[in-house]
Order: sequence, then C-alpha cells, then structure tokens
Amino acid sequence: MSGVTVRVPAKVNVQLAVGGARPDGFHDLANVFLAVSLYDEVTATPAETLTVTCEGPDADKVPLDRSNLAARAAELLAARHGISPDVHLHIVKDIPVAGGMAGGSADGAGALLACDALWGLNTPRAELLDICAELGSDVPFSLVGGAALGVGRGERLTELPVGGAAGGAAGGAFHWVFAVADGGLSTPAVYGEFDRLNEGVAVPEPAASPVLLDALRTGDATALAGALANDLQPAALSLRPSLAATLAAGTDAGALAALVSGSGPTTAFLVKDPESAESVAAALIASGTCRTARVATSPAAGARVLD
Ligand SMILES: C[C@@](CO)(OP(=O)(O)O)[C@H](O)COP(=O)(O)OP(=O)(O)OC[C@H]1O[C@@H](n2ccc(N)nc2=O)[C@H](O)[C@@H]1O
Ligand SMILES: Nc1ncnc2c1ncn2[C@@H]1O[C@H](COP(=O)(O)OP(=O)(O)O)[C@@H](O)[C@H]1O
Repeated sequence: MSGVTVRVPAKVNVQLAVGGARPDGFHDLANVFLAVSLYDEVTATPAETLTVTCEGPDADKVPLDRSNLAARAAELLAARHGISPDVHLHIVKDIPVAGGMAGGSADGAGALLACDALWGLNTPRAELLDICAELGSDVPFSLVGGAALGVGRGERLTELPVGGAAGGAAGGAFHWVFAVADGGLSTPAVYGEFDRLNEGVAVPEPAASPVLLDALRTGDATALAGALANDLQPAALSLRPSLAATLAAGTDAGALAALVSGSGPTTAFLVKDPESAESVAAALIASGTCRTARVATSPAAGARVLD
C-alpha cells in the first residue's frame, strides 16, 4: 500500500457551557459540537522514521516536530500495538490554525485513522476514541463528526441527531460563514481569562440547553440562532477586543446570529441559506475586520479514509 489519506472536518461549538476550574486544571463542559465542511487531509505513507510535513496558507504556523498532534497520534497508536511509529504524515491544512476550529485535533484524529489503516491494525473504535481523548479534549469529536454533546472536559460524547439525520451523517441542515482572524488565540490563555473574569462568581454546573438541542434536531436555523451560546466569548473578546467589530459586521450584513467559535479568534455566523452565506462573506471581507471569510455547511461527516 503506498499511502492512506483521511479527510477530517473542522468544528464550531453551537453551545459551550463552561463550569469552574477543576483541580486538574481543566473545566467541566457541556460542549455541543457541530462539524462543518472545512477540512484538513492527512496522508500516511511508509517511511524509515516519523516525519511530518504540511502545506496550505497557514502551514508555517504548524509545528512539524513531535508536538504536532498528528505525530503524537501515530506514536500513541504504535505504542499501544508495540510497533515503531515509522511513518510520513503529510497534512494538507485548510482549517485555520489556533482559530478555535479544532484543526490540530482534526489532524490528530486523521493521523490515527490513516496509520491504523496503513499499518493494518483494525483497532476497535472504542480504543481509537480512548487514544483520541488522550490526545486532547476535542479530538474524539474530530473522529466522530456530525453533531455531539461533549461532557467531562469535552471528550465524553453523545451523538446528536441533526435536521432529522443521524448525528454522524453529512448534510446541509445549516449554513455558516466563518471570519478568519489575523493570528490565533491560545486555548489555555482563553480558559485562564475565563477564570479571571469569573473570580468570586459561583459558576453554575454546565448543562446543554434543551431549546438548542431541539433546534439542532429539527434543523431550525432561526431557533438555533436564538440559542447559540459560548461562555468563552467574553474571555476571547477581552483578549481580542477587535472581534466585536467582526461580530457586528456579520450581523449588520444579515447573519441570523454571530458568536466566537470555541476559544476563538475565528467568528462564526449562522445564515439562512447559501445566497445569504455568499453576501455575508463578501460583506465581512469588505469590512476589513477579518483576514478572510469562508462559507461552510453542517453537519459534516467525521474522519473518513478517502478512496
Ligand atoms: C475550547 C475548545 C472548545 O471545543 O476548543 P478550541 O476552541 O480551543 O478549538 C476545547 O475545550 C479545547 O479543547 P482542546 O484544544 O482539545 O484542549 P486540550 O488540548 O485538551 O487542553 C488544552 C488546555 O485547555 C484548557 N482546557 C481544555 C479543555 C477543558 N475542558 N478545560 C480546559 O481548561 C486547559 O488549560 C488545557 O491544558
Ligand atoms: N496538526 C496541527 N495543526 C495545527 N496546530 C497544531 C497541530 N499540532 C499541534 N498544534 C498546535 O496547537 C495549537 C492550536 O492549534 P489548533 O488546533 O489549530 O487550534 P484550536 O485549539 O484553537 O482549535 C497551535 O498553535 C499549534 O501550536
């Protein structure tokens, strides 16, 4: 076999409810993930040693050493099977880096699936999900895709139905525009700012909103727009105040709703149809408040081996 390519989607958090800091430094979440149709591709080919390469507009921001989540995935999988992680991993990166869209997590999940196929391991799905959780809180969702509620630190998933389809199914129930910011935001720094802003406040137990889950299930974009919520948004705005202008530019242009994607700084705009997506994207670019704007649909399928 010459190589195996896996395609993995980005995510947006349609609800990110954050609890207080835990003793281990993580936060308990009710994290409602939705996979969107922006993808990275990871190709695994046989090699004498573990190497990573990357191409794409943000490639210079991606570490190519063992800290790359794709490399770590190959190492963890190989260790579990008692083999050496000798593989070349090539990442074609289209997901914004450090943008709150889980691009690194996508590459971790993609490398795991690609190496599993290349090495003929047939690792059971439950074991792959365990390795994903070890790699990072968001990585299990990158494998699963569709829509899911993540609890614990976000790694314990329950798949959710969207617009009548099963959680893992691809489809075009919702239309989005993503405004890509200049530069990234560090996820630990945003959680740290959340803690600072909530000092002395009794942070409630995070819980998924029944109204939001219902809007997802029925594919009702207007109801979903009213229920979008991100507890990290004040922290992201505090660290990057310029995001307020981006959010306003998208809503002024006719988006149903706007929010920061996860820890940011990518901002997400829910729109009613593909035409509205094009006009909101054009308005965002013209506003000069973002680096570029991307159009996408959801839900998108999780990590998949390409033929
Ligand atoms: C905020 C979210 C929302 O989905 O994603 P991004 O927007 O960054 O993509 C996630 O919670 C990010 O998940 P992920 O990026 O996998 O985080 P991890 O590698 O597990 O943890 C990185 C750091 O983030 C903080 N962290 C992460 C998850 C969590 N539930 N509580 C935390 O406090 C901790 O400081 C941790 O050391
Ligand atoms: N394969 C990868 N792609 C992108 N970033 C990676 C990767 N592996 C490790 N990283 C590191 O993870 C950080 C967060 O990247 P990313 O996952 O894109 O953002 P976010 O956590 O905001 O969704 C990057 O700044 C980078 O240092």
